Amino acid sequence: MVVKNLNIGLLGHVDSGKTSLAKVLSSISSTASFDKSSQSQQRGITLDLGFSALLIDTPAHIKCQCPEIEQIQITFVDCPGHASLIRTIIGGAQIIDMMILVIDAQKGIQTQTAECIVIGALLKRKLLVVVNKIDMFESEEKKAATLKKLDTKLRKAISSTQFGDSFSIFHVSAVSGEGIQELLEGIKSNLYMPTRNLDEPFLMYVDHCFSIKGQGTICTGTVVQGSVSVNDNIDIPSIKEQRKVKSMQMFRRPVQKASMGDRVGICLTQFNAKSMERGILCQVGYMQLIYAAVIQCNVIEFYKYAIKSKSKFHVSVGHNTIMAHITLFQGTGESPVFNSALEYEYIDELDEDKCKQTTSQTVFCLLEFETPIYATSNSILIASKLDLDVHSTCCRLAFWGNMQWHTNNANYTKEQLSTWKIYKTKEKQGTVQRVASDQEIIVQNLFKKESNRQIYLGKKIQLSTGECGQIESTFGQTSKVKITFRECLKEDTLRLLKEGRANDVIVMLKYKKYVFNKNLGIIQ
Ligand SMILES: Nc1nc2c(ncn2[C@@H]2O[C@H](COP(=O)(O)OP(=O)(O)OP(=O)(O)O)[C@@H](O)[C@H]2O)c(=O)[nH]1
Repeated sequence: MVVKNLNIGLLGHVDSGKTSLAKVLSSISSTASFDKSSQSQQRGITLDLGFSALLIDTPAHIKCQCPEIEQIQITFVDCPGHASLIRTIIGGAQIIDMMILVIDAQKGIQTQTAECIVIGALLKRKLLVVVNKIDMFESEEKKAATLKKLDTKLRKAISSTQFGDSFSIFHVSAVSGEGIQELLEGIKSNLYMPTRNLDEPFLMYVDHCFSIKGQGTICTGTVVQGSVSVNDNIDIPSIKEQRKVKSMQMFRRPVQKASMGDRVGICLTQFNAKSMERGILCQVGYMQLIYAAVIQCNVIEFYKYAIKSKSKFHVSVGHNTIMAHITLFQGTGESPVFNSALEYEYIDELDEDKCKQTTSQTVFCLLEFETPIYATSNSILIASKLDLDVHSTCCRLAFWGNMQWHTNNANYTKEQLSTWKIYKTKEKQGTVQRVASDQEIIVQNLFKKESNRQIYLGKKIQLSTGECGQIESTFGQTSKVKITFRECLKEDTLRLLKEGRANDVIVMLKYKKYVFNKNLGIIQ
Protein backbone atom coordinates (compact mmCIF):
# COMPACT_ATOMS: atom_id res chain seq x y z
CA MET A 1 0.00 0.00 0.00
CA VAL A 2 1.52 3.38 -1.00
CA VAL A 3 0.74 5.98 1.66
CA LYS A 4 2.08 9.54 1.40
CA ASN A 5 2.34 11.80 4.41
CA LEU A 6 1.46 15.49 4.36
CA ASN A 7 1.96 17.79 7.33
CA ILE A 8 -0.65 20.38 8.24
CA GLY A 9 0.07 22.83 11.05
CA LEU A 10 -2.60 24.28 13.30
CA LEU A 11 -1.45 27.77 14.24
CA GLY A 12 -3.18 30.66 15.95
CA HIS A 13 -3.58 32.77 19.07
CA VAL A 14 -3.74 31.08 22.46
CA ASP A 15 -7.07 29.38 23.24
CA SER A 16 -8.49 29.75 19.72
CA GLY A 17 -9.18 26.00 19.72
CA LYS A 18 -6.24 24.43 17.85
CA THR A 19 -5.97 21.33 20.07
CA SER A 20 -9.75 20.86 20.06
CA LEU A 21 -9.72 21.00 16.27
CA ALA A 22 -6.77 18.59 16.02
CA LYS A 23 -8.81 16.18 18.12
CA VAL A 24 -11.97 16.32 16.00
CA LEU A 25 -10.02 16.15 12.73
CA SER A 26 -7.75 13.23 13.64
CA SER A 27 -8.33 9.51 13.85
CA ILE A 28 -4.86 8.55 15.08
CA SER A 29 -3.05 10.08 18.04
CA SER A 30 0.66 9.83 18.81
CA THR A 31 2.74 9.74 21.96
CA ALA A 32 2.85 13.54 21.68
CA SER A 33 -0.66 14.74 21.00
CA PHE A 34 -3.59 16.62 22.50
CA ASP A 35 -1.72 18.25 25.41
CA LYS A 36 -1.06 14.91 27.14
CA SER A 37 1.80 16.21 29.27
CA SER A 38 0.79 16.82 32.89
CA GLN A 39 2.25 20.36 32.81
CA SER A 40 0.11 21.17 29.78
CA GLN A 41 -2.99 19.83 31.49
CA GLN A 42 -2.30 21.80 34.68
CA ARG A 43 -1.77 25.08 32.81
CA GLY A 44 -4.56 24.42 30.30
CA ILE A 45 -2.43 25.45 27.33
CA THR A 46 -0.41 23.62 24.71
CA LEU A 47 3.25 23.73 25.71
CA ASP A 48 4.78 21.65 22.98
CA LEU A 49 4.09 20.51 19.45
CA GLY A 50 1.35 17.87 19.33
CA PHE A 51 1.06 15.31 16.56
CA SER A 52 -1.99 13.36 15.43
CA ALA A 53 -3.07 11.97 12.09
CA LEU A 54 -5.90 11.22 9.72
CA LEU A 55 -5.73 8.61 6.98
CA ILE A 56 -7.79 9.37 3.86
CA ASP A 57 -8.22 7.94 0.38
CA THR A 58 -6.24 9.93 -2.13
CA PRO A 59 -8.43 12.78 -3.47
CA ALA A 60 -9.12 12.61 -7.22
CA HIS A 61 -7.09 15.73 -8.12
CA ILE A 62 -3.95 14.14 -6.60
CA LYS A 63 -4.73 10.65 -7.88
CA CYS A 64 -4.68 11.86 -11.49
CA GLN A 65 -1.18 13.30 -10.99
CA CYS A 66 0.18 10.49 -8.81
CA PRO A 67 -1.89 7.34 -9.48
CA GLU A 68 0.43 5.19 -7.36
CA ILE A 69 -0.58 6.97 -4.11
CA GLU A 70 -3.41 4.97 -2.58
CA GLN A 71 -3.86 6.82 0.66
CA ILE A 72 -2.72 10.06 2.21
CA GLN A 73 -1.84 10.38 5.84
CA ILE A 74 -2.40 13.91 7.07
CA THR A 75 -0.26 14.64 10.12
CA PHE A 76 -1.69 17.53 12.11
CA VAL A 77 0.98 19.53 13.92
CA ASP A 78 -0.78 21.28 16.82
CA CYS A 79 1.38 24.30 17.67
CA PRO A 80 1.18 26.19 20.95
CA GLY A 81 -0.48 29.60 20.83
CA HIS A 82 0.91 31.31 23.89
CA ALA A 83 3.19 34.25 23.07
CA SER A 84 6.03 32.90 25.20
CA LEU A 85 6.18 29.77 23.03
CA ILE A 86 6.84 31.50 19.73
CA ARG A 87 10.12 29.57 19.30
CA THR A 88 8.14 26.33 19.30
CA ILE A 89 5.64 27.81 16.84
CA ILE A 90 8.44 28.82 14.45
CA GLY A 91 9.91 25.29 14.78
CA GLY A 92 6.51 23.75 14.07
CA ALA A 93 5.95 25.92 11.01
CA GLN A 94 9.23 24.72 9.47
CA ILE A 95 8.06 21.11 9.21
CA ILE A 96 4.65 21.64 7.63
CA ASP A 97 3.36 21.76 4.06
CA MET A 98 0.15 23.62 4.76
CA MET A 99 -1.14 25.75 7.60
CA ILE A 100 -4.54 26.08 9.18
CA LEU A 101 -4.83 29.45 10.87
CA VAL A 102 -7.32 29.14 13.72
CA ILE A 103 -9.20 32.23 14.86
CA ASP A 104 -11.65 32.66 17.71
CA ALA A 105 -14.88 33.87 16.10
CA GLN A 106 -15.58 36.39 18.84
CA LYS A 107 -12.06 37.64 19.44
CA GLY A 108 -11.10 37.97 15.78
CA ILE A 109 -7.52 38.81 14.77
CA GLN A 110 -5.24 38.80 17.83
CA THR A 111 -1.51 39.43 18.24
CA GLN A 112 -0.35 35.86 17.70
CA THR A 113 -2.78 35.48 14.79
CA ALA A 114 -0.72 38.14 13.05
CA GLU A 115 2.60 36.54 14.03
CA CYS A 116 1.39 33.18 12.70
CA ILE A 117 0.37 34.79 9.39
CA VAL A 118 3.86 36.28 9.13
CA ILE A 119 5.59 32.96 9.87
CA GLY A 120 3.40 31.00 7.43
CA ALA A 121 3.80 33.61 4.71
CA LEU A 122 7.57 33.82 4.90
CA LEU A 123 7.88 30.04 4.83
CA LYS A 124 5.55 30.06 1.80
CA ARG A 125 3.06 27.63 3.30
CA LYS A 126 -0.35 27.03 1.77
CA LEU A 127 -3.07 28.60 3.93
CA LEU A 128 -6.55 27.67 5.11
CA VAL A 129 -8.30 29.93 7.61
CA VAL A 130 -10.64 28.44 10.20
CA VAL A 131 -12.91 30.63 12.29
CA ASN A 132 -13.69 28.49 15.33
CA LYS A 133 -16.19 28.65 18.24
CA ILE A 134 -19.16 29.69 16.11
CA ASP A 135 -21.44 27.97 18.65
CA MET A 136 -20.77 30.83 21.08
CA PHE A 137 -23.05 33.45 19.50
CA GLU A 138 -26.30 34.30 21.25
CA SER A 139 -28.27 34.52 18.00
CA GLU A 140 -28.02 33.49 14.36
CA GLU A 141 -28.26 37.17 13.30
CA LYS A 142 -25.35 38.18 15.49
CA LYS A 143 -23.35 35.20 14.23
CA ALA A 144 -23.99 36.00 10.55
CA ALA A 145 -23.13 39.69 10.98
CA THR A 146 -19.94 39.05 13.00
CA LEU A 147 -18.66 36.35 10.67
CA LYS A 148 -19.26 38.51 7.59
CA LYS A 149 -17.32 41.39 9.14
CA LEU A 150 -14.52 39.11 10.31
CA ASP A 151 -14.15 37.48 6.87
CA THR A 152 -13.75 40.91 5.26
CA LYS A 153 -11.21 41.96 7.87
CA LEU A 154 -9.25 38.75 7.45
CA ARG A 155 -9.14 39.02 3.67
CA LYS A 156 -7.95 42.61 3.96
CA ALA A 157 -5.24 41.78 6.53
CA ILE A 158 -3.93 38.70 4.75
CA SER A 159 -4.09 40.02 1.19
CA SER A 160 -1.10 42.31 1.82
CA THR A 161 1.09 39.28 2.63
CA GLN A 162 2.53 36.66 0.27
CA PHE A 163 -0.71 34.68 0.67
CA GLY A 164 -2.65 37.25 -1.36
CA ASP A 165 -6.31 36.29 -1.47
CA SER A 166 -5.99 32.70 -2.64
CA PHE A 167 -7.21 31.02 0.52
CA SER A 168 -10.52 29.68 1.81
CA ILE A 169 -12.20 30.56 5.11
CA PHE A 170 -14.22 27.97 7.04
CA HIS A 171 -16.60 28.63 9.95
CA VAL A 172 -16.66 25.79 12.47
CA SER A 173 -17.22 24.73 16.02
CA ALA A 174 -14.82 22.13 17.38
CA VAL A 175 -17.31 21.57 20.21
CA SER A 176 -20.68 21.20 18.42
CA GLY A 177 -19.15 19.81 15.22
CA GLU A 178 -20.84 22.44 13.04
CA GLY A 179 -18.85 23.06 9.85
CA ILE A 180 -16.32 20.29 10.56
CA GLN A 181 -17.43 18.12 7.64
CA GLU A 182 -17.12 21.10 5.27
CA LEU A 183 -13.67 21.82 6.72
CA LEU A 184 -12.57 18.23 6.12
CA GLU A 185 -13.77 18.43 2.52
CA GLY A 186 -11.97 21.77 2.20
CA ILE A 187 -8.74 20.28 3.54
CA LYS A 188 -8.99 17.38 1.09
CA SER A 189 -9.64 19.63 -1.91
CA ASN A 190 -6.74 21.93 -0.96
CA LEU A 191 -4.23 19.11 -0.52
CA TYR A 192 -1.32 19.14 -2.95
CA MET A 193 1.81 17.09 -3.46
CA PRO A 194 4.76 19.25 -2.44
CA THR A 195 8.05 18.74 -4.22
CA ARG A 196 10.03 16.21 -2.23
CA ASN A 197 13.68 16.18 -3.15
CA LEU A 198 14.88 12.76 -2.07
CA ASP A 199 18.39 13.09 -3.56
CA GLU A 200 19.55 15.59 -0.93
CA PRO A 201 21.36 14.38 2.21
CA PHE A 202 19.10 13.04 4.97
CA LEU A 203 18.03 15.63 7.57
CA MET A 204 15.38 15.22 10.25
CA TYR A 205 14.12 17.74 12.81
CA VAL A 206 13.63 15.86 16.08
CA ASP A 207 10.91 17.11 18.43
CA HIS A 208 10.88 14.42 21.10
CA CYS A 209 13.46 11.94 22.33
CA PHE A 210 13.12 9.18 24.93
CA SER A 211 14.66 5.82 25.82
CA ILE A 212 12.99 2.43 25.91
CA LYS A 213 14.85 -0.05 28.07
CA GLY A 214 16.29 -2.94 26.14
CA GLN A 215 15.41 -1.39 22.77
CA GLY A 216 17.28 1.86 22.33
CA THR A 217 16.63 5.58 22.11
CA ILE A 218 13.63 6.79 20.13
CA CYS A 219 13.73 10.08 18.26
CA THR A 220 10.44 11.29 16.83
CA GLY A 221 10.34 14.03 14.26
CA THR A 222 9.87 15.02 10.65
CA VAL A 223 12.20 14.21 7.79
CA VAL A 224 12.77 17.57 6.13
CA GLN A 225 15.25 16.45 3.48
CA GLY A 226 16.39 13.22 1.78
CA SER A 227 15.58 9.79 3.19
CA VAL A 228 16.73 7.23 5.76
CA SER A 229 16.49 3.43 5.95
CA VAL A 230 16.76 0.80 8.66
CA ASN A 231 20.44 -0.17 9.25
CA ASP A 232 21.73 3.24 8.03
CA ASN A 233 24.37 4.88 10.16
CA ILE A 234 23.40 8.46 10.95
CA ASP A 235 24.93 11.44 12.73
CA ILE A 236 23.64 12.91 15.98
CA PRO A 237 25.42 16.27 15.74
CA SER A 238 24.52 17.43 19.28
CA ILE A 239 26.61 14.63 20.82
CA LYS A 240 29.01 14.37 17.87
CA GLU A 241 28.37 10.65 17.58
CA GLN A 242 26.93 8.21 15.08
CA ARG A 243 24.24 5.60 15.68
CA LYS A 244 22.62 2.82 13.69
CA VAL A 245 18.92 2.94 12.77
CA LYS A 246 17.50 -0.21 14.41
CA SER A 247 13.87 0.22 13.39
CA MET A 248 11.36 2.89 12.39
CA GLN A 249 7.65 3.54 12.84
CA MET A 250 5.16 5.96 11.37
CA PHE A 251 2.19 6.32 13.71
CA ARG A 252 2.88 2.82 15.09
CA ARG A 253 3.29 1.21 11.62
CA PRO A 254 6.77 -0.33 11.21
CA VAL A 255 8.53 0.95 8.07
CA GLN A 256 11.87 0.25 6.43
CA LYS A 257 12.38 3.68 4.89
CA ALA A 258 11.28 7.23 5.67
CA SER A 259 11.56 10.14 3.24
CA MET A 260 11.24 13.91 3.18
CA GLY A 261 7.85 14.94 4.57
CA ASP A 262 7.37 11.80 6.68
CA ARG A 263 6.71 11.95 10.40
CA VAL A 264 8.65 9.10 11.90
CA GLY A 265 9.91 7.56 15.13
CA ILE A 266 13.44 6.24 14.71
CA CYS A 267 14.86 3.71 17.17
CA LEU A 268 18.62 4.16 17.44
CA THR A 269 21.22 2.21 19.36
CA GLN A 270 21.17 3.60 22.89
CA PHE A 271 22.31 7.12 23.82
CA ASN A 272 21.29 9.54 26.52
CA ALA A 273 17.90 10.93 25.44
CA LYS A 274 18.36 13.98 27.66
CA SER A 275 21.22 15.13 25.43
CA MET A 276 18.77 15.80 22.64
CA GLU A 277 15.37 17.16 23.52
CA ARG A 278 15.09 19.12 20.30
CA GLY A 279 17.66 18.60 17.63
CA ILE A 280 18.59 17.03 14.38
CA LEU A 281 19.62 13.72 12.90
CA CYS A 282 21.39 13.72 9.56
CA GLN A 283 23.52 11.90 7.04
CA VAL A 284 27.01 11.23 8.38
CA GLY A 285 29.19 14.34 8.01
CA TYR A 286 26.42 16.52 6.59
CA MET A 287 25.92 19.11 9.33
CA GLN A 288 28.59 21.37 10.67
CA LEU A 289 28.43 24.04 13.30
CA ILE A 290 27.96 27.51 11.93
CA TYR A 291 29.48 30.45 13.79
CA ALA A 292 28.28 33.28 11.57
CA ALA A 293 26.06 33.69 8.54
CA VAL A 294 24.93 36.33 6.08
CA ILE A 295 21.33 36.51 4.96
CA GLN A 296 19.54 38.82 2.58
CA CYS A 297 17.52 40.86 5.03
CA ASN A 298 13.77 40.71 4.35
CA VAL A 299 12.15 43.04 6.84
CA ILE A 300 8.76 42.04 8.22
CA GLU A 301 6.47 44.98 7.61
CA PHE A 302 4.53 44.52 10.85
CA TYR A 303 7.68 44.90 12.96
CA LYS A 304 7.54 48.44 14.32
CA TYR A 305 10.83 48.78 16.18
CA ALA A 306 14.24 49.88 14.95
CA ILE A 307 16.58 47.31 13.43
CA LYS A 308 20.09 48.48 14.26
CA SER A 309 23.58 47.21 13.61
CA LYS A 310 25.40 46.11 16.79
CA SER A 311 22.14 45.03 18.41
CA LYS A 312 21.10 41.49 19.28
CA PHE A 313 18.22 39.45 17.92
CA HIS A 314 16.92 35.95 18.53
CA VAL A 315 17.48 33.86 15.44
CA SER A 316 15.47 30.70 14.81
CA VAL A 317 16.65 27.91 12.53
CA GLY A 318 14.50 24.79 12.52
CA HIS A 319 13.61 24.02 16.13
CA ASN A 320 16.57 26.04 17.45
CA THR A 321 16.66 29.64 18.62
CA ILE A 322 19.86 31.44 19.57
CA MET A 323 21.05 35.01 20.09
CA ALA A 324 22.95 36.73 17.34
CA HIS A 325 24.78 40.03 17.08
CA ILE A 326 23.85 41.78 13.83
CA THR A 327 25.67 43.96 11.29
CA LEU A 328 23.64 45.45 8.44
CA PHE A 329 25.01 46.52 5.09
CA GLN A 330 23.84 47.08 1.57
CA GLY A 331 25.21 46.71 -1.89
CA THR A 332 24.36 45.96 -5.45
CA GLY A 333 23.68 42.47 -6.65
CA GLU A 334 21.82 39.56 -5.26
CA SER A 335 23.56 36.45 -4.06
CA PRO A 336 26.19 35.20 -3.58
CA VAL A 337 27.23 38.21 -1.60
CA PHE A 338 30.92 38.25 -1.38
CA ASN A 339 32.58 39.22 -4.53
CA SER A 340 35.82 40.80 -3.33
CA ALA A 341 35.60 43.39 -6.09
CA LEU A 342 32.34 44.77 -4.69
CA GLU A 343 31.88 47.20 -1.86
CA TYR A 344 29.01 47.34 0.61
CA GLU A 345 27.83 50.28 2.69
CA TYR A 346 27.41 49.75 6.42
CA ILE A 347 23.93 50.56 7.75
CA ASP A 348 23.52 51.91 11.29
CA GLU A 349 19.76 51.56 11.34
CA LEU A 350 17.27 50.37 8.78
CA ASP A 351 14.88 53.14 7.85
CA GLU A 352 11.73 52.71 5.82
CA ASP A 353 13.47 53.37 2.50
CA LYS A 354 16.11 50.75 3.11
CA CYS A 355 13.46 48.23 4.15
CA LYS A 356 11.86 48.59 0.75
CA GLN A 357 14.75 47.06 -1.11
CA THR A 358 15.19 48.22 -4.66
CA THR A 359 16.62 46.06 -7.39
CA SER A 360 19.85 48.04 -7.36
CA GLN A 361 20.44 47.88 -3.60
CA THR A 362 20.09 44.77 -1.48
CA VAL A 363 20.24 44.85 2.31
CA PHE A 364 22.24 42.06 3.94
CA CYS A 365 22.66 41.10 7.56
CA LEU A 366 25.67 39.43 9.12
CA LEU A 367 24.59 37.29 12.06
CA GLU A 368 27.27 36.36 14.56
CA PHE A 369 25.87 33.67 16.84
CA GLU A 370 26.50 33.68 20.58
CA THR A 371 26.57 29.91 20.48
CA PRO A 372 27.18 28.10 17.19
CA ILE A 373 24.22 26.44 15.49
CA TYR A 374 23.60 23.65 13.04
CA ALA A 375 22.16 24.87 9.77
CA THR A 376 22.37 23.98 6.10
CA SER A 377 23.00 26.25 3.15
CA ASN A 378 19.27 26.28 2.34
CA SER A 379 18.08 27.01 5.89
CA ILE A 380 15.70 29.90 6.49
CA LEU A 381 16.73 32.10 9.41
CA ILE A 382 14.08 34.13 11.23
CA ALA A 383 15.16 37.02 13.47
CA SER A 384 12.90 38.26 16.24
CA LYS A 385 12.93 40.29 19.45
CA LEU A 386 11.53 37.76 21.88
CA ASP A 387 12.46 39.86 24.90
CA LEU A 388 9.69 42.33 24.01
CA ASP A 389 6.83 42.13 26.47
CA VAL A 390 4.71 39.07 25.66
CA HIS A 391 1.62 41.15 26.40
CA SER A 392 2.63 43.71 23.80
CA THR A 393 0.35 43.86 20.80
CA CYS A 394 3.26 44.34 18.42
CA CYS A 395 4.72 41.75 16.11
CA ARG A 396 8.03 40.47 17.49
CA LEU A 397 9.25 38.95 14.24
CA ALA A 398 11.66 41.41 12.66
CA PHE A 399 13.32 40.04 9.53
CA TRP A 400 14.27 36.80 7.83
CA GLY A 401 16.32 35.41 4.99
CA ASN A 402 18.00 32.45 3.36
CA MET A 403 21.60 31.87 4.13
CA GLN A 404 23.88 33.48 1.52
CA TRP A 405 27.15 32.79 3.27
CA HIS A 406 28.24 31.00 6.42
CA THR A 407 31.37 29.98 8.19
CA ASN A 408 32.26 26.87 10.14
CA ASN A 409 35.43 28.53 11.37
CA ALA A 410 35.27 29.61 15.00
CA ASN A 411 38.12 32.12 14.39
CA TYR A 412 36.46 33.61 11.34
CA THR A 413 36.67 37.26 12.35
CA LYS A 414 40.24 37.98 11.43
CA GLU A 415 40.70 35.34 8.80
CA GLN A 416 37.68 35.90 6.64
CA LEU A 417 35.80 39.09 7.31
CA SER A 418 38.83 41.29 6.71
CA THR A 419 38.53 40.69 2.96
CA TRP A 420 35.00 42.10 2.88
CA LYS A 421 34.74 45.68 1.81
CA ILE A 422 31.97 46.92 4.06
CA TYR A 423 32.53 50.60 4.68
CA LYS A 424 31.19 53.43 6.73
CA THR A 425 31.18 56.87 5.19
CA LYS A 426 33.08 59.18 7.54
CA GLU A 427 33.70 62.88 7.49
CA LYS A 428 36.47 64.98 9.02
CA GLN A 429 36.37 68.75 9.30
CA GLY A 430 39.16 71.28 9.63
CA THR A 431 39.76 75.02 9.30
CA VAL A 432 42.08 77.19 7.23
CA GLN A 433 45.12 78.25 9.23
CA ARG A 434 46.46 80.48 6.48
CA VAL A 435 46.26 81.20 2.76
CA ALA A 436 49.59 80.37 1.08
CA SER A 437 48.45 81.56 -2.37
CA ASP A 438 45.12 81.87 -4.15
CA GLN A 439 45.45 78.15 -5.07
CA GLU A 440 47.01 76.88 -1.85
CA ILE A 441 45.93 76.82 1.78
CA ILE A 442 47.30 75.38 5.02
CA VAL A 443 44.65 73.53 7.01
CA GLN A 444 44.59 72.71 10.69
CA ASN A 445 42.41 70.51 12.95
CA LEU A 446 41.54 68.11 10.11
CA PHE A 447 43.63 65.40 11.77
CA LYS A 448 44.65 64.52 15.28
CA LYS A 449 48.31 64.89 16.20
CA GLU A 450 48.81 61.13 16.26
CA SER A 451 47.11 60.54 12.86
CA ASN A 452 49.15 59.15 10.02
CA ARG A 453 48.62 62.00 7.54
CA GLN A 454 50.58 60.22 4.79
CA ILE A 455 47.68 57.88 3.97
CA TYR A 456 45.41 60.82 3.19
CA LEU A 457 47.71 62.40 0.59
CA GLY A 458 45.95 62.86 -2.74
CA LYS A 459 42.45 62.63 -1.16
CA LYS A 460 39.85 65.12 -2.25
CA ILE A 461 38.46 67.76 0.07
CA GLN A 462 35.66 70.27 -0.32
CA LEU A 463 35.29 73.71 1.21
CA SER A 464 31.94 74.74 2.64
CA THR A 465 32.10 77.56 0.08
CA GLY A 466 32.04 74.97 -2.71
CA GLU A 467 35.65 74.72 -4.01
CA CYS A 468 37.21 71.25 -4.40
CA GLY A 469 40.89 70.58 -3.83
CA GLN A 470 43.21 67.82 -2.75
CA ILE A 471 45.60 67.13 0.09
CA GLU A 472 49.00 67.87 -1.41
CA SER A 473 51.38 67.26 1.49
CA THR A 474 51.75 67.23 5.22
CA PHE A 475 52.81 70.57 6.66
CA GLY A 476 55.23 70.89 9.52
CA GLN A 477 55.60 68.49 12.41
CA THR A 478 52.06 68.91 13.74
CA SER A 479 48.73 67.85 12.28
CA LYS A 480 48.55 70.42 9.48
CA VAL A 481 48.33 69.69 5.74
CA LYS A 482 48.74 71.71 2.57
CA ILE A 483 45.77 71.71 0.18
CA THR A 484 45.95 72.77 -3.44
CA PHE A 485 43.23 73.79 -5.87
CA ARG A 486 43.28 73.55 -9.67
CA GLU A 487 41.47 76.83 -9.97
CA CYS A 488 41.87 79.95 -7.91
CA LEU A 489 39.79 80.20 -4.75
CA LYS A 490 36.64 82.34 -5.11
CA GLU A 491 37.04 85.99 -4.27
CA ASP A 492 34.40 85.71 -1.56
CA THR A 493 36.32 82.85 0.06
CA LEU A 494 39.59 84.75 -0.01
CA ARG A 495 37.86 87.78 1.50
CA LEU A 496 36.39 85.73 4.35
CA LEU A 497 39.82 84.24 5.10
CA LYS A 498 41.58 87.59 4.93
CA GLU A 499 39.03 89.01 7.37
CA GLY A 500 39.99 86.19 9.77
CA ARG A 501 36.58 84.48 9.48
CA ALA A 502 38.13 80.99 9.23
CA ASN A 503 35.13 79.41 10.92
CA ASP A 504 33.00 80.38 7.91
CA VAL A 505 35.16 78.29 5.58
CA ILE A 506 35.02 74.65 6.71
CA VAL A 507 37.34 72.12 5.09
CA MET A 508 35.58 68.76 4.67
CA LEU A 509 37.18 65.39 3.99
CA LYS A 510 34.79 62.51 3.23
CA TYR A 511 36.18 59.01 3.21
CA LYS A 512 35.30 55.36 3.55
CA LYS A 513 36.41 53.37 6.52
CA TYR A 514 36.19 49.60 6.32
CA VAL A 515 34.35 47.94 9.16
CA PHE A 516 36.27 44.68 9.24
CA ASN A 517 39.62 45.95 8.11
CA LYS A 518 40.79 48.88 10.13
CA ASN A 519 44.21 48.87 8.41
CA LEU A 520 42.81 49.63 5.00
CA GLY A 521 41.41 52.84 6.40
CA ILE A 522 40.65 55.12 3.57
CA ILE A 523 39.81 55.03 -0.08
CA GLN A 524 38.12 57.49 -2.31
N1 LIG B 1 -17.53 26.80 22.85
C1 LIG B 1 -16.44 26.37 22.24
N2 LIG B 1 -15.34 26.19 22.96
C2 LIG B 1 -14.23 25.74 22.31
C3 LIG B 1 -14.23 25.45 20.94
N3 LIG B 1 -13.01 25.03 20.59
C4 LIG B 1 -12.27 25.05 21.71
N4 LIG B 1 -13.01 25.48 22.75
C5 LIG B 1 -12.58 25.66 24.14
O1 LIG B 1 -11.60 26.68 24.16
C6 LIG B 1 -10.59 26.36 25.13
C7 LIG B 1 -9.25 26.31 24.45
O2 LIG B 1 -9.25 25.28 23.52
P1 LIG B 1 -7.91 24.60 23.01
O3 LIG B 1 -8.30 23.62 21.95
O4 LIG B 1 -7.08 24.09 24.13
O5 LIG B 1 -7.22 25.88 22.40
P2 LIG B 1 -5.75 25.97 21.79
O6 LIG B 1 -5.79 26.97 20.70
O7 LIG B 1 -5.25 24.62 21.41
O8 LIG B 1 -4.94 26.51 23.02
P3 LIG B 1 -3.34 26.73 23.10
O9 LIG B 1 -2.73 25.63 22.32
O10 LIG B 1 -2.99 26.69 24.51
O11 LIG B 1 -3.09 28.04 22.45
C8 LIG B 1 -10.97 25.02 25.73
O12 LIG B 1 -11.66 25.27 26.92
C9 LIG B 1 -11.90 24.43 24.70
O13 LIG B 1 -12.83 23.55 25.24
C10 LIG B 1 -15.45 25.65 20.21
O14 LIG B 1 -15.56 25.45 19.01
N5 LIG B 1 -16.51 26.11 20.92
